[in-house]
Amino acid sequence: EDPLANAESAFAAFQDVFGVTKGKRRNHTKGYCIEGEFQPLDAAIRDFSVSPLFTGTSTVIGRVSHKGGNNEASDDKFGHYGLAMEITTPDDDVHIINMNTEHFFPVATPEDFTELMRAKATGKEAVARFSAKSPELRAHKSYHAALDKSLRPYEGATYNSINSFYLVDQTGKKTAIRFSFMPVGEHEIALDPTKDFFLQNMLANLQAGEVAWNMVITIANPGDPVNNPAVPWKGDHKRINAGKFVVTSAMTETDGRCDAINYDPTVLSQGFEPSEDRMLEARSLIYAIGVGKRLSEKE
Ligand code: HEM
Repeated sequence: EDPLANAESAFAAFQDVFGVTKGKRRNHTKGYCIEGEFQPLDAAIRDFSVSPLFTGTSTVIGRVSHKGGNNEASDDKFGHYGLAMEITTPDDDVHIINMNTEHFFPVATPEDFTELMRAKATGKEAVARFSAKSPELRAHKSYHAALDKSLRPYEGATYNSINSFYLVDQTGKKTAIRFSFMPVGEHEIALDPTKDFFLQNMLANLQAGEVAWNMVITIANPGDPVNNPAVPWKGDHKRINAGKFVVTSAMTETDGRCDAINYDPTVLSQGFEPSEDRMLEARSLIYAIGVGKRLSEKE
């Protein structure tokens, strides 16, 4: 199937599974805007990449969200989240980062993902049939079921790139990476949990101190799968604490500037390149369909 037809089909399946909240994202529907700065940390990363992210302070318009298409998702129950950032570097290069709190993807290819979403739209038995032939989905399910399910706020969660990217140095040499944004300090539940308390909780944590994440970059070992987001990289790796995203303010989507942004993970600054992971192209196509649809639904 061609990539665009697959993207259309995946998008349609999302709408069948989650329904449509007019004018809103079809996945990661509930969320709010955050703004702040991205600051370079360990200069060791500059041996691998010429990205302006690692030489000066950049500005960020970000969005935190609940995974899934439910605009009424509960803040007071454990869930998986997303963290998206549009980073503008000092030389006006734009770099998008878009992650979630899962550790790896449930399937290996965009076509498998569309098939899984279609099965979810069809019903439990269709999902069971898909699962029976998908060792990746079964591994994903059992791994994530075993994770700690205690409630944590957006600012207390670790977000992962899932897909692989390349760093590019000044000679053009490419190094495969994955990365995570890990919370700096303890950001816990500061208020009595209610269905919609996450924005207030972050504002309370901002007032009490710093809300920030470190960008920890994992350098691939030889043989690590770059093109398959369903396979975690195992064993010891070189990790570089390359930068820090410091949040300075948080606000609703209505008050903020994140709502119209297309967080397309293939929009990268100089010094980065997308990997051969085909999920990246699929995400780029699907998010373009999404932003067009939801913006056209606004008055
Ligand atoms: C082929 C696989 C995927 C599909 C089909 C898909 C689908 C979607 C769709 C339809 C949206 C809404 C876009 C919009 O209306 O603007 C979305 C948003 C999002 N996706 Fe994906 N996604 C995929 C993979 C991933 C992966 C691997 C991650 C994390 C690493 C991820 C993280 C997010 C986040 C955080 C958002 C919300 C961004 C924001 O706040 O605007 N997605 N996705």
